[in-house]
Amino acid sequence: MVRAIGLMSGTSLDGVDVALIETDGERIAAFGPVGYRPYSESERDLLRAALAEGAKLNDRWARPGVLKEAEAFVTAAHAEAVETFLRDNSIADVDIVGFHGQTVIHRPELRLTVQIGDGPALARRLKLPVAYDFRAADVAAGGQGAPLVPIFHQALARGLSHAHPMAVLNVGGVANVTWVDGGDPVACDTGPGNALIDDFMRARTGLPLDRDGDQASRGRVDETFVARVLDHPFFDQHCPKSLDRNAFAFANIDLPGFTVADGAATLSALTAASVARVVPHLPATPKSWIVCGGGAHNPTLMRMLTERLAPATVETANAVGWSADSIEAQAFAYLAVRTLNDLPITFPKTTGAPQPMSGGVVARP
Ligand SMILES: Nc1ncnc2c1ncn2[C@@H]1O[C@H](COP(=O)(O)OP(=O)(O)OP(=O)(O)O)[C@@H](O)[C@H]1O
Ligand SMILES: CC(=O)N[C@H]1[C@@H]2OC[C@@H](O2)[C@@H](O)[C@@H]1O[C@H](C)C(=O)O
Repeated sequence: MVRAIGLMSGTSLDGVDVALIETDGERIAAFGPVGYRPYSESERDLLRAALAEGAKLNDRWARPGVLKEAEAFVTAAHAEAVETFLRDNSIADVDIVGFHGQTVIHRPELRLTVQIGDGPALARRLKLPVAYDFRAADVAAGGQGAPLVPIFHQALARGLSHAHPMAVLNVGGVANVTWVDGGDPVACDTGPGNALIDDFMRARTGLPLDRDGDQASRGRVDETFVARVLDHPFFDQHCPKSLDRNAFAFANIDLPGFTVADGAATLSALTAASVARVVPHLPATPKSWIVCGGGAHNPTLMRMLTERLAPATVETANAVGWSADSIEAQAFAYLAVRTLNDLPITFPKTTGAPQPMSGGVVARP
């Protein structure tokens, strides 16, 4: 078994998740501790500037403008996150680190996906092998390059006795689903997760999120707005499909004329409705849904998902003994070991890769 640390900095720009697992890249032998290194407001500003600059990229190796500084910051923040994690948990023996980096542009239709973060520099600083750049090979081969977590969701699901088919839903900045029925997983991004809600709250109140869905719980959903956004051709496409964080900028999510509560309720309903909208694209309707990612902490969103996915059951990852906040970091530990062992990480039905494909690059110190 390999002891692997996984690191994820997602589209929400909230911080770096850290997790340790023991695995051979197939079976999960043990879950270790988890950690988190939040970004400060000024660090988030730097990452937001990097996303704005990233949107203009057409060369995946170029680092114009603020991207050079942002990449050095991302590498340093991840190094700090691992060093603190190892110290806090008195861990000395780690075999590999899986480093996702920060996505600054994701345009698979242009065969372009860029995660900033310097894998070789992280390996040198940590004195550990680092697997990184997990999406590039898939996108170069014509795949979507996302989502990558389905093979890990499937490994997790093997430990449950839930009725199949089941679905694992990750509600991060963007949301993605893995459909599990014993055979190969089927997966895709479903639409917005928390990113639009966060952006709206920040613009209207200066707060980074609608904590516990409090505003949304008091608002009225504008179903006409939800239906209008769901008219976007993305929602008619079959799986696999993936999204850039800024894909919904067209939706005018400032929602002028909406109160804060009505806006938060409407954008939360949009997330739930876009998840329900994916069901006809899956091979069969899931009987149960397990929700992970930050959205699992939002009771209003969980209620909306339960209503819109009925009669299927909807429960949080924590409720089934997983760690809602750490699944993506655990997944990148798992993927790092698969990369090390040359096992495929993407599949025709998860990213549209032409065949099961390995991915990721290993940097040694
Ligand atoms: N208590 C809470 N109430 C409401 N929303 C919450 C709560 N806790 C977390 N969230 C939401 O979850 C977000 C963080 O989610 P997560 O950590 O899964 O994102 P991520 O790692 O950036 O995701 P991804 O890579 O999947 O896009 C926050 O920005 C916030 O919107
Ligand atoms: C390009 C990119 O970074 N995509 C993220 C994003 O955040 C959620 C969703 O969109 C998912 O497709 C992906 O992350 C997870 C970790 C994945 O690849 O499975």
